Amino acid sequence: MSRRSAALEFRQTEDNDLADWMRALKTGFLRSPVVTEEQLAARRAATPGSRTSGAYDAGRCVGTFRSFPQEVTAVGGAAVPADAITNVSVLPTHRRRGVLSRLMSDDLAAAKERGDVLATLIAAEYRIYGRYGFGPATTMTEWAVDVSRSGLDGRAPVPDPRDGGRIDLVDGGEIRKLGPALHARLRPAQPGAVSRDESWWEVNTGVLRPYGDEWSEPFYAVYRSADDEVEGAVSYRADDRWSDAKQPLNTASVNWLLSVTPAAERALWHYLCSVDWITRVKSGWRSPDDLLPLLLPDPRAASITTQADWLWIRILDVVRALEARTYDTAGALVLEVADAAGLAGGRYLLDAGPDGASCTPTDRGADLTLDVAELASLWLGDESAARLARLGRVREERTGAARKADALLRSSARPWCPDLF
Ligand SMILES: CC(=O)SCCNC(=O)CCNC(=O)[C@H](O)C(C)(C)COP(=O)(O)OP(=O)(O)OC[C@H]1O[C@@H](n2cnc3c(N)ncnc32)[C@H](O)[C@@H]1OP(=O)(O)O
Repeated sequence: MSRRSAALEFRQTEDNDLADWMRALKTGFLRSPVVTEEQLAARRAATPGSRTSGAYDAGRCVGTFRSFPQEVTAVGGAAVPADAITNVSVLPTHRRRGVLSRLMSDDLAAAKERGDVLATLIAAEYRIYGRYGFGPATTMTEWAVDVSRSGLDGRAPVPDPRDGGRIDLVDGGEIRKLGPALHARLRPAQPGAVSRDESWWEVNTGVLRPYGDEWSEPFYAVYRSADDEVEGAVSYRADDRWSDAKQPLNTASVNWLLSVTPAAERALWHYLCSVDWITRVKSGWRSPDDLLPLLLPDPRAASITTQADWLWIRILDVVRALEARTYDTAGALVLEVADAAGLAGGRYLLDAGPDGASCTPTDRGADLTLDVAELASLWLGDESAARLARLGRVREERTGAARKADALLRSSARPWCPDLF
C-alpha cells in the first residue's frame, strides 16, 4: 500500500455496499449522485462476471473500479483474453493520493495471475493511463456529412435496387435478436473489436440503464442482402431543427452502425443521407479508415469533427500477445521491453511470417528497446515504430530496426474498437 493511501481500505465491493459504490461512481463522473433501485438492479444485471472493487474511507466508498472478462480481436482474427477496465473514479475529496494507482495495481496483478494476455480500457483523459503501461492502440474518427454537398441523388431509392438488398426499420426487440449474430460475424474480421455479452444489447436498446440516463427510443434500420442475410444494422436519432424560412435542418446522429459487407455499409450510409428532412449526418465513432467519406460522390462533404485515441491496451503477456496475431511478411526481431510494474518486461525474439509466429525470451542483442506501453500501440498494427523512434519513444539498437518492425507489425486495415465500455 502506498504511503499516501495508507489510511484507506481497498477491497472488493460486496452487494450490500453497491449503492454506496454507485453513489461514488456517479459523483466522480459528475452525474447526479442519487442511486435508484432500478439503477442498482441494472448494474447487477449488466456485464455478468464483473469484478467490482473500491477504496473505502471510514466505511464510505471514495474510489471505484470495475473490470470484467473480455476478448480482443488481434490482427488476423484471433480472440485474445483481456481484463477490461471501466468505472474508474475517485471522489474529488480524495484525488491525487494514489487511490487509482493502488486499485489499478491490484487489478493488473490479479489479471496477470488469471492468465489474461491484455488489459484494456477507454480513457476519459489521455494522460491518466500511460503510467500504468497502457498505450493507445486504436483511433476513432467521427464525420459530419453535409448531405446537400455529398453528390448523392436525393431522388434515388435506397438501397440501390441493383444491389438486391433491402432496408427495414425494426424495433429494439428485433435488434436484441439479430444483433449478437451480426456482431459475431464482425468480430473476427475487425482487429481491435471486443466481445459483447447479452447485456450490451440490453443497455444499448434501453432495457437496462445502470446510470439512470434519460432514454429516448432511437430508430433502428437493418440491411438484408438479396439472399436475406442480415449484413448490417444502424441505430440513430434525429433532432428537430427548422430554418426561419421553414426548411428542415435536421441532423441524424448515429449511435452505432455495424456492417459485415461493403454493400451493407454503402446501403446504410446512403439510407441515412436519404432520409427526408435530414441535412446532416453525424457518423458516430468510426474506424479512421471507414469507407464513409469515399462512399460519397464528393467525399469533402464528410468533414472530420473528432479524431482521438480510443482503445488503450496494456500487454500483460508479451509472448502470447505476439504469437496470437498474424504477420503478412517474414522477419525476426529482438525486442527489449521495459515494464516498470514488472508484469511483462524482458527481451524477446519474435520470429514471424505468414505461416505463424513464435516469441521466446532471448539473450540475443536487441534490435529495438521500448516500453510496454509503446509495444501496446504497435500490437494492433496501427502505430509506426519509425514514428515512435522519431519521437524518442522507441530506441533503435540496430540501424533500420524500426522500419523492419513496421514491415512486420503494421497491417493493411486499421484496427477499430466499435465499443465504449
Ligand atoms: C477506464 C475509465 O473508467 S476512464 C474514467 C477515469 N475517471 C475520471 O476521469 C473521473 C474523474 N477523475 C477521477 O476520478 C480521478 O482523478 C482519477 C481516477 C482519474 C485519478 O485518480 P487519483 O486517485 O487522483 O489518481 P492517483 O492519485 O493514483 O494518480 C496517480 C498519478 O496519476 C496522475 N493523474 C491522475 N489523474 C490524472 C489526470 N486526469 N491527468 C493527469 N494526471 C493524472 C497523478 O497526478 C499522479 O501522478 P504522480 O504519481 O506523478 O503524483
